[in-house]
Amino acid sequence: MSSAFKFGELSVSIFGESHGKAIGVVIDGLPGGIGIDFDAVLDFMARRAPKKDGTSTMRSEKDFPNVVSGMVDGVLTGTPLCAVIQNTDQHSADYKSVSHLARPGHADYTGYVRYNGSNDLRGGGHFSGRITAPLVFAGAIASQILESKGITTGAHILSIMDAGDERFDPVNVNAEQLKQVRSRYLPLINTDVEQQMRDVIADAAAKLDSVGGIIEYAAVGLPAGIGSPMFDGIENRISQAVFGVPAVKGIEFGAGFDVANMYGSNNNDEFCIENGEIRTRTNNHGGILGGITSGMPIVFHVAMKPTPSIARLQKTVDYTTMTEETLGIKGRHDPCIVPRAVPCIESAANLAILSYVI
Ligand SMILES: Cc1cc2nc3c(=O)[nH]c(=O)nc-3n(C[C@H](O)[C@H](O)[C@H](O)COP(=O)(O)O)c2cc1C
Ligand SMILES: C=C(O[C@@H]1CC(C(=O)O)=C[C@@H](OP(=O)(O)O)[C@H]1O)C(=O)O
Repeated sequence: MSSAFKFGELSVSIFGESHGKAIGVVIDGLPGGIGIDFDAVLDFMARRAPKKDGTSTMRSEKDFPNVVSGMVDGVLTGTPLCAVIQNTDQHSADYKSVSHLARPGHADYTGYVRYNGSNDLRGGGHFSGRITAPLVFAGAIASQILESKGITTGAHILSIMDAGDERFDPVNVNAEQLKQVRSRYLPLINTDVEQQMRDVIADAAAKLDSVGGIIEYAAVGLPAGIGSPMFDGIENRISQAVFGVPAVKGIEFGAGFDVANMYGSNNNDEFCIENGEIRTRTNNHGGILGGITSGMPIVFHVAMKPTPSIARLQKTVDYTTMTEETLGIKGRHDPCIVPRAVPCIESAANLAILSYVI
């Protein structure tokens, strides 16, 4: 199976290419009878869609999802939900002169080998970040179903190079804060750092370069006891889904890699009783113990790499002629993927969490 996952009863399958006619998603296993706020779906998807604000690709796409099955009069039928998004602003000529030159950091070469030279190279084909538009449609639906069950999720940009936002308080992060942060583009807790982040991105773009960053996600309202040990735990499903977002290179839950340098006495989260509920005083475990929710907020960080397609000249190879070449990439690329990737990460994680609660 490629570009699809099945977690329990929930399956999500994404299709299309960046410069093809359309892209889309089929979601199966959703509960019937849930009303969907379609305007809220569009708002969620608008957070990912390209914007002409200096941080994003200049490609102009509306990302409107045409629902072709699974929803009648705004209510989920419970049978496969399919949405199709037309591609409207392809500039395939940008890729013609470089079509067999492997873009360093992109999937042209690996895709060529994997698909016997038949992969669609225009705009990165099925490997393009464009394919996250249908993922975000699915994530928007997941977000509303989670919300109806009292589970709220959100993410923000934790850092882009040395421009850093505050972290979520892993113990006390709450639904109001998550809703507030995700309503912002750029999604930040401390909006004072917005200009610094924009400057870092603009500076990289001016140098014909790109930058990556870190996204922080949190989910609140999950009761204790959801998940499984070993291979089908919450961390497993979230990681599998999150790595479906192109340009993700790392994920850490709770205190993550920092645990390697802690004593047990620092890392352990002591249990306590608050208002009759079992909680922990700290949350280095990121809300997950043994693959199962503890009832504390789920918190994780994702490392996004800098956009591979940069305008600076780079050395590469033509994999059809077996010659070394110099590559100058043209086209309309994101100088930084991170702002538009925030709703993609939310979507992937929301679907993984949803798979346990439907
Ligand atoms: C929202 C989003 C936008 C992206 N925009 C670009 C882009 O404009 N140019 C580019 O080269 N890569 C872009 N990428 C990243 C590439 O698609 C990705 O690096 C490539 O497919 C290789 O996959 P990998 O980095 O996961 O190994 C984007 C990714 C996402 C999630
Ligand atoms: C179009 C989108 O992002 C695209 C992601 C992308 C890539 O290589 O990942 C490359 C660019 O596409 P193209 O060169 O085909 O115009 C971006 O514009 C989108 O996210 O909607």
